[in-house]
Amino acid sequence: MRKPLIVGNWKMYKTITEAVAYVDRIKAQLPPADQVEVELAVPTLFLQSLVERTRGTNLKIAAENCFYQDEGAFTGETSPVALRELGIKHVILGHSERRRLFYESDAVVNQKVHAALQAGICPLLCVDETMKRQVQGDRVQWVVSQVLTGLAGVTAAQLPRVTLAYEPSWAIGAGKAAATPSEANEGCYLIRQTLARLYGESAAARVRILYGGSVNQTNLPALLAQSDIDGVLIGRASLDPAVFLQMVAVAQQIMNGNDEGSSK
Ligand SMILES: O=C[C@H](O)COP(=O)(O)O
Repeated sequence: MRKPLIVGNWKMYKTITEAVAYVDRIKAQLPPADQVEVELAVPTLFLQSLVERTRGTNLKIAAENCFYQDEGAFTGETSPVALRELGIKHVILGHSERRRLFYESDAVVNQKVHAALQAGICPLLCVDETMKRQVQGDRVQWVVSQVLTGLAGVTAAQLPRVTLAYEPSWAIGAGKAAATPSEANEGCYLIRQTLARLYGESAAARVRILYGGSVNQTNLPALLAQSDIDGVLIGRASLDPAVFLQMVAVAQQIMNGNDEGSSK
């Protein structure tokens, strides 16, 4: 069974003072990890402090990015080995903002996936979809090719350490409308089908696939009820601790419902 995973992605918001206050407010109020896993991806500056403050709780701190080399003359970059030493277990890679604003190619994202796995960190690989949703043929091509290139060379033994996220950029950010639950599920299903082609049906069925793009308290229940959506990657709505806590509580309720009959 795929346990729900709720990830808040703070992007480049908050100061360390705000970050500490947020984490101290929510860390003791989360459900147990065997019901729903909860992570916050935060700016690199806050990682050490927040990892220390959340030790022993069900709030895991993730990185928003890392570089594809362990060390070297790469000014401003973050080593995956250094992240691992801090106790970081997950890193977001290939977010559409990294692809669009920092020109990260599929090949670079793939290098980062390998570097993270090598360093002992689990990648959360984002699959973007820049095309308009009406262009179905292009949509399939975009999503499938990003999975194929992002995971090139990743072995079946490594796959269980990988999480994917379907994050259509047409649904991300202020002023955008989320994908409908069925559109979001189609994207996640497409990713799972591609994994099945690469690694077989049963391996693909065990991988968690998240949806991200304008997730909020209102659309969360319908998204989590979809067959191939195992959690969400939340941007803006994760910035308010009260809202984030409520969204985690919704995921927990749905999980309890699933115990009574869902096959996810
Ligand atoms: O990583 C999160 C996604 O970019 C979604 O952001 P958003 O919820 O603000 O649309």
